[in-house]
Amino acid sequence: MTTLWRSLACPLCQRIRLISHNVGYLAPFASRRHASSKSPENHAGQIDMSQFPVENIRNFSIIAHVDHGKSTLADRLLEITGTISQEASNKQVLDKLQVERERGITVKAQTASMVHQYQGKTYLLNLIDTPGHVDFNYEVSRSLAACQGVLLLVDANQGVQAQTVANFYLAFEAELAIIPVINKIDLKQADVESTEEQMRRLFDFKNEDLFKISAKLGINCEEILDAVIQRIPPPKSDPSKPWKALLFDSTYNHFRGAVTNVAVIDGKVQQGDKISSAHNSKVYEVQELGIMSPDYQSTQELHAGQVGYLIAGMKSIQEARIGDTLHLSSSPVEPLPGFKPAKPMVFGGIFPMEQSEYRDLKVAVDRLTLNDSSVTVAKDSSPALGLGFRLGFLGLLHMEVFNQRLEQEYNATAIVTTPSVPCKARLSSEKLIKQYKTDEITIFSPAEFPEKRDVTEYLEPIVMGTIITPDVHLNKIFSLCEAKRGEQVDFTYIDASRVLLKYKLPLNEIVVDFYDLLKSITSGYASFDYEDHSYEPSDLVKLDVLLNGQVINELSTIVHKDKAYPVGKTLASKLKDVIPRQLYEVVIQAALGNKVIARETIRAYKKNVLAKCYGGDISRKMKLLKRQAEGKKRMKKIGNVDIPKDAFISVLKR
Ligand SMILES: Nc1nc2c(ncn2[C@@H]2O[C@H](COP(=O)(O)OP(=O)(O)OP(=O)(O)O)[C@@H](O)[C@H]2O)c(=O)[nH]1
Repeated sequence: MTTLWRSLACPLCQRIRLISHNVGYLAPFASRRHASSKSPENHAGQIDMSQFPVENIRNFSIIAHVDHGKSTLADRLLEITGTISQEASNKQVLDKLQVERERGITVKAQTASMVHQYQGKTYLLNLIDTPGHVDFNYEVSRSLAACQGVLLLVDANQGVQAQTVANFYLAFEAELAIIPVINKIDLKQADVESTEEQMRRLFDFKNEDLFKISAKLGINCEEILDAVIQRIPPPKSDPSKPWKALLFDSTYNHFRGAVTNVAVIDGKVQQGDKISSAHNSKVYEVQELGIMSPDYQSTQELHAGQVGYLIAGMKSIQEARIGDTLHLSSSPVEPLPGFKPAKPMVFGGIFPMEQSEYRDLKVAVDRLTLNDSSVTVAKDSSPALGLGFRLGFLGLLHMEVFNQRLEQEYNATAIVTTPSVPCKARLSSEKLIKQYKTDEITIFSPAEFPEKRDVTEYLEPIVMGTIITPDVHLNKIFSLCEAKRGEQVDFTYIDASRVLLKYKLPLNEIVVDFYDLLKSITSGYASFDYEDHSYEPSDLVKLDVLLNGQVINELSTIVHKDKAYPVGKTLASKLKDVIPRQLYEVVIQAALGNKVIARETIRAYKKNVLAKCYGGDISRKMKLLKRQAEGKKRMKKIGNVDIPKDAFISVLKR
């Protein structure tokens, strides 16, 4: 969260903020529009939040399938309201994380407040931009709890896609007002008519309800703001009740502790108030609060119905629990229901490169999970990698992004083991039943996989997948789903040429490359989304990976019996590619019990790095040795083999 660090940590900003607190005058909101978070006028005054009574507040999210234009529309709305300037550099301003900028995807929901004049009245609009990828769906469901309505965006070129359907139902079930918007009408290939038909058939929208816009060119975007005011109700908040707020997100700041995002349900809160939470009776003093516009803008107060940030010296994940209810410590309130915990789909071990870095890694994981509460954390240990953690993620992309954020935002380099999905085993062995105190266990990693003789059956997680595709690709999709052990449960035409398919699929089969394969066989035209379904009996086996004869559990995997051979072969050959040559030969084997099913050999590396440096150029020698040492730092010695830290994830990718 570099922007946050910059604005909160910068001494100049701190000073300006202090001055602005003391000045306490009412700066007109629209006069302080800015182009970047660096501009000091960000903090040049404070907004009087009491000028926005509940009936003049609208809280809404933009939801859509990946890349349908959420962040671009957010930019346009911020520009139209003068919240940001129209500079070319002001693109996707709500994608603030380095990982979002690098990958071009939103992974974190972001809030931005803006002001809009409508029929002579001034409205405060709080917008939450959400991620589109299924792995970050928890961000969407949490954001919706702070909203009364959504803009459901659909790309006119692609039409309704799998995440459009999933997101529609999230909003529908939360009983939010839904404004359907067809985007990218400027594109030559835009098929607005078919998109309209899909939205009518699938979601029952009427033609007159639909907005047709180009977020990129700003066509018809201003009307969206009016529609937000007309069609989305104000929050159901009571200013006369004691202060009560939903803590719906939080971020760790090195200097200030937890910076929480709150939706004020009732009453008002101001600097200096003493507050507590429903889960933690500790008393905190509100040090700073304000709104995101889109950067941090401190205010004196936050009132009923408003969405903003609040800093109160909370230090840890336990103190700033997402979903918690905040209240004045003198006036406890009935807690809000909070959020359903996220259900992890993929587990991976995460270990420090050196055991001495365990504590630092723990701190980094704690702080990042404050910002990403969909990750579950449990302690773990491995003979090869020492003490670490077992983390649960919503998908493989989520796991990669978490790992990247650990490195980029917390400077923590860690080894992430081969991801696995949690299977189950029904035990027959009395000894194991006694040991586990249950006859059905969940297996999170290959090391825990019980032997076949000790179980009556294994079970694997099954998901319900939704695929939306042009019908010309159906045959290829049927073959792919069959190869992935899928079972078709629904087939519906959503317009003249596009089909919605529902498949029951083993999670293990889709977690790694299903989406990529689907995209490649349909030239990118099919989309996919899935939700948790059930556990079903399955013929599972543990596929061991051995390096120089030693089983490496961290590289082993659990697969369906029919997939063991191809997966074993791929694993061994991938490892051959990713493990560099060493001073001795490395034999890689994949085995089912004692039966070796694949073998590869990495020949010994005889060359001395300094061999070419005979003669006395000491600086060149030092450079070569340094480069070699840096390479080593990113390796982990397991047994007697140096393994690059990314090998564990990369071997699974095909
Ligand atoms: N031609 C055209 N391109 C658009 C329009 N809106 C967005 N785009 C482009 O579509 C791509 C994706 O836009 P984003 O705003 O990042 O989409 P998103 O939905 O926020 O993406 P995620 O957050 O990753 O799901 C970008 O290249 C945009 O420039 C539009 O109205 N017309």
